[in-house]
Amino acid sequence: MKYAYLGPAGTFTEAALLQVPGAGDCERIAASSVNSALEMVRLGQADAAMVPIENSVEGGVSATLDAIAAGESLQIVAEVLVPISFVLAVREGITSLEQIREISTHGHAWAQCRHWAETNIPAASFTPASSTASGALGLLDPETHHDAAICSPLVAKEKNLKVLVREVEDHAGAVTRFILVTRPGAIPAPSGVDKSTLILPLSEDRPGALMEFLEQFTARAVNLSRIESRPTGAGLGHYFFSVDVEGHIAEERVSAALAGLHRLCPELRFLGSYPAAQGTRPFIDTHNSDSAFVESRAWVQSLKSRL
Ligand SMILES: O=C(O)C(=O)C[C@]1(C(=O)O)C=C[C@@H](O)C=C1
Repeated sequence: MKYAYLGPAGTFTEAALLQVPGAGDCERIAASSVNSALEMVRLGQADAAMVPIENSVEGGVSATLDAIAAGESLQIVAEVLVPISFVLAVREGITSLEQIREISTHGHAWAQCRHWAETNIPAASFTPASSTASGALGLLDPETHHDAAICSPLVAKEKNLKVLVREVEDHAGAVTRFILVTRPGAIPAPSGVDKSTLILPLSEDRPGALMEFLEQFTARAVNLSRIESRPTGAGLGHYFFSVDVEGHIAEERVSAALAGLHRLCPELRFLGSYPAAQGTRPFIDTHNSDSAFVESRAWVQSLKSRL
């Protein structure tokens, strides 16, 4: 297996990838962006890519949500959670917060530490980096200008960087969710606690259009664990919905909801069913059980056999 991930080495994304059984012993390709990691999978240069999708404080990672919603279809086969805590690492010679003029980090990391930075280093400006690790590595590069980087404690330790402050995040206990993405293929077998991810383009802007989508889930007791709207890029007011539901396509109630959605929106994109990283087995009423669906279909079929 060849794995691509948002690099360079030392990102939280690499930490997520290393949680995948066996990935530590496989070839790992550090990509410079989420888009290029996913493109490597589409082009067959990597078998799978690990990318961030959602943070418990800052929300969805737009680069990932947009890249998997468009282009050649991909499939999510696993998700991984990583607890997030940041340190403020500084360039050689910096000994106090007052000396810091410029901080670099990934935009999502900055959003999780902005309040701390604005309170403690109000004069410092923010320079976006392609990842927390690349901001950290910049501190060793004389060509870059930033004096400080917000990064993981691990990359600071591995690169021997001086850490001025630990735990600079605004909310303790943050978690980022990462997804492992492959080309479409075999769907992982149901584990009992699963998720399915869908992209629903809202092609018609009219009252009740979103409600019609949601009714497909409600009628079959399929719980949504995430729903986000993203602009399609076609102009103001044009959106698609990125949705995670609790359940596996192998379950009758989930596949029935998908069939209903497909009737409403044939352009719907199914991004996979895969084991949820946390959660409990959903409670399913008798009338929404697999056997109830099978039995009711057989009943209708028996009536239709008299046609
Ligand atoms: O820059 C990194 O280290 C990443 O892996 C990216 C990323 C993200 O996109 O959210 C991952 C986890 C943290 O929330 C901050 C940055």
